[in-house]
Amino acid sequence: MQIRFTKMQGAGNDFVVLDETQGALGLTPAQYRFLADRHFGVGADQILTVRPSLADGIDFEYLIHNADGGQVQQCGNGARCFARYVRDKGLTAKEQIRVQTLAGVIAPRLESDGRVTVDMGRPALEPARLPFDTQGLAPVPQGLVQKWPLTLDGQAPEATVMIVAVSMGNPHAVQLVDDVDRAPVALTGPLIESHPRFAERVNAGYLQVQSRSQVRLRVYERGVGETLACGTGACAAVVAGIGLGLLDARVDVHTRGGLLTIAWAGGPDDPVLMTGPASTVFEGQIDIPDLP
Ligand SMILES: N[C@H](CCC[C@H](N)C(=O)O)C(=O)O
Repeated sequence: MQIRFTKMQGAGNDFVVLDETQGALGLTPAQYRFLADRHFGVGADQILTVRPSLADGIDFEYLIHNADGGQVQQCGNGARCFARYVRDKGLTAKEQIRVQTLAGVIAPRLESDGRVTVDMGRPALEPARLPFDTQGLAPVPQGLVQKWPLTLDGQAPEATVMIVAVSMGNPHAVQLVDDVDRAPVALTGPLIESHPRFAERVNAGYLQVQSRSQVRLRVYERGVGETLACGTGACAAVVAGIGLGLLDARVDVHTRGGLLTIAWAGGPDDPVLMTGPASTVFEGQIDIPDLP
């Protein structure tokens, strides 16, 4: 089956965007994996699908598949690219749209400076108390270490990592690190991603607080691996930092792929607002093999 696609990226998190406004393509998980494959397919962290919505007050539906072919609830960098795509393709003339995802409705808005701001909805903290006290820190048990026959730089890795579990519709486990460049992301990311504490697996965030308004972040993404940026990961990290009393209500998140700005007033009913870049890289078409 030959299909047309648009390759996009937001802060280096990259996507294949598919247009299903004229009808569903009916792709299988294996075909999503093929599209995401950087050697045999197009190559992307996620596949984003644009669908029309029949619901009142909702402009589009937004489907998200990770590179491993699994469908997930939310993708923040993808939401900005989604808004850029539907505007550039003439599918809407609106500056602000409302988009249905598995995690609920989000509202991306195109800014005059070319960036996109998305109301990502309310965060959920485990336990769902705001602002959470140290009980909000959930130690990932000793078992994490026993899986490692390796040592890092000659030292045994941390016996446990103290994480803060935050949901942006998709699950995140955020930990504080002194230096993101030295964080053992490749070593502990996969272990946290598949830790039994998270029934649906989890995105693992490594947060370095530089000041009350400036942080650095790396994320080992569920179903992908480390990406250059993670929008929902940036939201989750800022929510965790504010909840721990370390950050103000508006934070610049420096990722390896670029800058995201996150704002959250700190209340349980306050939405998290994310602002960042979104651009088209190229258009193309590709023959997708029949893969069950
Ligand atoms: N890997 C994530 C989905 C994509 C999130 C990320 N690309 C973003 O920008 O939010 C998950 O499995 O929940």
